[in-house]
Amino acid sequence: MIPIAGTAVLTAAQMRAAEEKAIAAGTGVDTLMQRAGAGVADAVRRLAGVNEVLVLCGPGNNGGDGYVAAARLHAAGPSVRVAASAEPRTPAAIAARALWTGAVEPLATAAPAPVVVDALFGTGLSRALDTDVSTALNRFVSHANLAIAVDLPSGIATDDGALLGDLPAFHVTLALGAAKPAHLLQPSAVHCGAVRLLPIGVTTDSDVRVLSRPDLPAPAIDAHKFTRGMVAVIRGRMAGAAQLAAQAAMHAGAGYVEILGATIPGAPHALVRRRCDDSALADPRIGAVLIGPGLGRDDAARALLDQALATDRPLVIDGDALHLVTPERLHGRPAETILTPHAGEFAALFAASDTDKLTAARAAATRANATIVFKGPDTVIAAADGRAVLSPAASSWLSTAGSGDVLAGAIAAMLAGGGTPLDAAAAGVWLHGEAARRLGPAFIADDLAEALTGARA
Ligand SMILES: NC(=O)C1=CN([C@@H]2O[C@H](COP(=O)(O)OP(=O)(O)OC[C@H]3O[C@@H](n4cnc5c(N)ncnc54)[C@H](OP(=O)(O)O)[C@@H]3O)[C@@H](O)[C@H]2O)[C@H](O)CC1
Ligand SMILES: [K+]
Repeated sequence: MIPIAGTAVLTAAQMRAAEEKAIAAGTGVDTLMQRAGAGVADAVRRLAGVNEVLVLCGPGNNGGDGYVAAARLHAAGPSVRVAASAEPRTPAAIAARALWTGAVEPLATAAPAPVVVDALFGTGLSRALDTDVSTALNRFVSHANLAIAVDLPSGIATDDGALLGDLPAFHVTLALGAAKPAHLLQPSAVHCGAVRLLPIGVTTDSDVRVLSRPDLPAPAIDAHKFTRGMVAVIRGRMAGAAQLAAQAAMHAGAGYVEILGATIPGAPHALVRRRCDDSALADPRIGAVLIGPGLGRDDAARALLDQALATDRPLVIDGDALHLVTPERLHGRPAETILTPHAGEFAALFAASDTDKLTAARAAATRANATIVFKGPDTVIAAADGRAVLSPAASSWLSTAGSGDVLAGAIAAMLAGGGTPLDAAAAGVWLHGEAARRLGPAFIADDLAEALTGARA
């Protein structure tokens, strides 16, 4: 049972392909199921202690994992019962069912237990749950102190995170072989609870990974302020937003941060101010220009955006600027571009899409030839080359004014520090989430910017 941070994220089809590769290389599906069931039993034993366990088994291989786990739990001592929604149908699940020598109760009439293990459906879910199944599942989970899902909570669509039925929230989900998009995308992620990976010896390659703590070493002994990264924040109509972003960039570790535009009264002394003109924007020491926080959407804002787009410096585009630009204008930029839209800004820039967030973000990244940080409770970071990073939900207290400005500043600092746009965006998202975690409840964006220093530590 290991954390999923940094691990590969596979769709149902990719997982099946990985499984088939393992089978072709000589590891049979029964062996994989034994590994999965043994891993589940071990995890349940550790989490459930001596409490009675009820394992719910479905007709496919997810159910097969459940039978293996139940048999192993029984052999190890804790009191176990099994309830099934249907007879097993796959050869591996039929063989696993034969290992369980106790009774198999009907789902509708089985009594609840303090610990429930859901092995009804996994990556093979093909349609919405029948009402009698979802009613039973809700009944068992509501009576349990601990609800554990095998691979995925039953009723969740593996690839897009949709809820196919009225399903309860689990405390723990044990991802088999690899994390799936549904473990990270909403609305499903919130139903998974804590997600832990159970490796089953299948090789899992993917362009998509789970966000992990970035490797951000302290500056080298011979570092100076410009080698640490210089960030230029373009000031628009609302000076406070630009200042927050600039402070975030400083606290995230940039060596030199300047505001381009009119003086901001009371700004920190460390924040340098220059006029926003072409020569300031052409400064070759600039590692990232940030435009958007508090920019406004008027003609003056458009003129500033034109200036920013004309530079050959890496660019982070946030907030209002996302309403003024088009993907086509970004496509030919000579330097890296990172866009940080929330759902409304994303829809304004790329038009509403009916695909899932991961697919939408990847398509947008290709279209704009930019790295997209599609923000929200399930932030997706997508690069133009197809790679993507999925962030587990961070603190819900991040839903506060100025939070996005702080994130944009943190990302600009990471980009100026020399990371690739994907790594810089991921590092910024991680620092932002970690700063929020450290602050706890009801912080304000000013606190968040300062807390980036601690998050970096
Ligand atoms: N990937 C691996 O390396 C391994 C995965 N394991 C486990 O296997 C499952 C996936 O198993 P699979 O058999 O493909 O699928 P499921 O068990 O999730 O369910 C498929 C059966 O359920 C029926 N079904 C689907 N949706 C519904 C529904 N809403 N209501 C009722 N029945 C449903 C489906 O019937 P069809 O009519 O659609 O054919 C199937 O009968 C994975 O999640 C892991 O837990 C292996 O154990 C190890 C290797
Ligand atoms: K399940």
